[in-house]
Amino acid sequence: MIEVSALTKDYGSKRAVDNVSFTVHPGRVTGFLGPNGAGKSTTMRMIMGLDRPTSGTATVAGRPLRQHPAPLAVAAALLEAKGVHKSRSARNHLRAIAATHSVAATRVDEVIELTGLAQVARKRVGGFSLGMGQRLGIAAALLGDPQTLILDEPVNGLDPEGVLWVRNLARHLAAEGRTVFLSSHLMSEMAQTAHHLIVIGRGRILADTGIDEFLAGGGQRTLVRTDDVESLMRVIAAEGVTTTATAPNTVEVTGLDPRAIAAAALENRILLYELTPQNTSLEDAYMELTQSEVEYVSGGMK
Ligand SMILES: Nc1ncnc2c1ncn2[C@@H]1O[C@H](COP(=O)(O)OP(=O)(O)OP(=O)(O)O)[C@@H](O)[C@H]1O
Repeated sequence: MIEVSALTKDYGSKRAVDNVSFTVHPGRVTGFLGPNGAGKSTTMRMIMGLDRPTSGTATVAGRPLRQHPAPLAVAAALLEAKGVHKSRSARNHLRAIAATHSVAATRVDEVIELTGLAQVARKRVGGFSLGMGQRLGIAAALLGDPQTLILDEPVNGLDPEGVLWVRNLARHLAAEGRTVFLSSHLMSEMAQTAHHLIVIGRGRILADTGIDEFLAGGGQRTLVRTDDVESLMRVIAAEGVTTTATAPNTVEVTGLDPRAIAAAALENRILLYELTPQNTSLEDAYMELTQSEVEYVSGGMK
C-alpha cells in the first residue's frame, strides 16, 4: 500500500506537486493519469525516496521506503531508463543488481523468464530495442519480488505486443495481491489496464475514482429526436435534468435515462423517433477534466 499525504514539491518558484494526498491499494492496478508536466514522475520519485518532498509524506507499507531494511523487497520502480553498462549482457546486468541488493542469483533467471527475456539474456544490452530495454527495466524492478511496483510511463514507445505484455503483467501482479501503480498520459491505455484512476493536473489531484465511476461522473446523456422539442423539454423538466436543443428537432438530455424519457413522452403523447444513449468515452471524460491543464501547458507556462 502506498500512502501519500499532503505531498508538495517545489523546484525553485515552480510548484511541481501541490498538496497531493491519495492511497494506492493492493490487489488492483491503479493508474496515475495526467498530461505531460502534471507532476506524475515527481510524485513517483518522492514515493521511491529519490526526491525529497518540500513538505508532506509518502510511505510504502507504513513507512518511508528508505526506512525499510530491505527496500527492494517492499517496492521497486521502473522510472526513466537508468544507467546500464551497454556492453553487459542482460543476465549480467541483472546479476550485478542482484548482488548489490543481496538477492539470490536464482531469482535472476526467474525474472528473465517472467519478462520474456530468455532468448536475449546473453546479448549485449547496448543492442536492445526500446521494448527489450523496457522489459529489462521491469525485470530489474521485479528482482526483489516487491509487494509494490511503480511503473512510470511503462508503455511509452512500445509496439502493440509490448503494450499488451505490460498490460497483462500489471494485471497479473495485481491479481497476486501486489500494489501496482502505473502512470500514463494516455487515457486509452489506462482504460484497458487500470481498475482505479488517480488523475493529476498541474500538480493537483483532479479525480481519485474507479474507472466505472469516472465514466458515470460525466452523467448519462441521451440524444432524442422529436417533432415537439419544446413540449418534451417541458414534460421532463426536473431538478438534475438538463436539456439542450442541439439541432432542429433534436435535444440532448442529461440526468434521465432513456426509458424515463420515453415514458414521459408516451404519457404526454409526444412522438419520439430517436432515443440514443451517448457513451461518454474515457477519453472524453479525461479531456473534459484536464482541458484547462492542457491549455496551461501548451500556453508555454510549463
Ligand atoms: N528537476 C527539476 N527541476 C525543475 N523543474 C522540474 C524538475 N523535475 C520536474 N520539473 C517540473 O515539474 C513539473 C512536473 O514534472 P513531472 O516530470 O513530474 O511531470 P509528469 O507528469 O511526470 O510529466 P511527463 O509525463 O512529461 O514526465 C513540470 O513542470 C516539470 O517541468
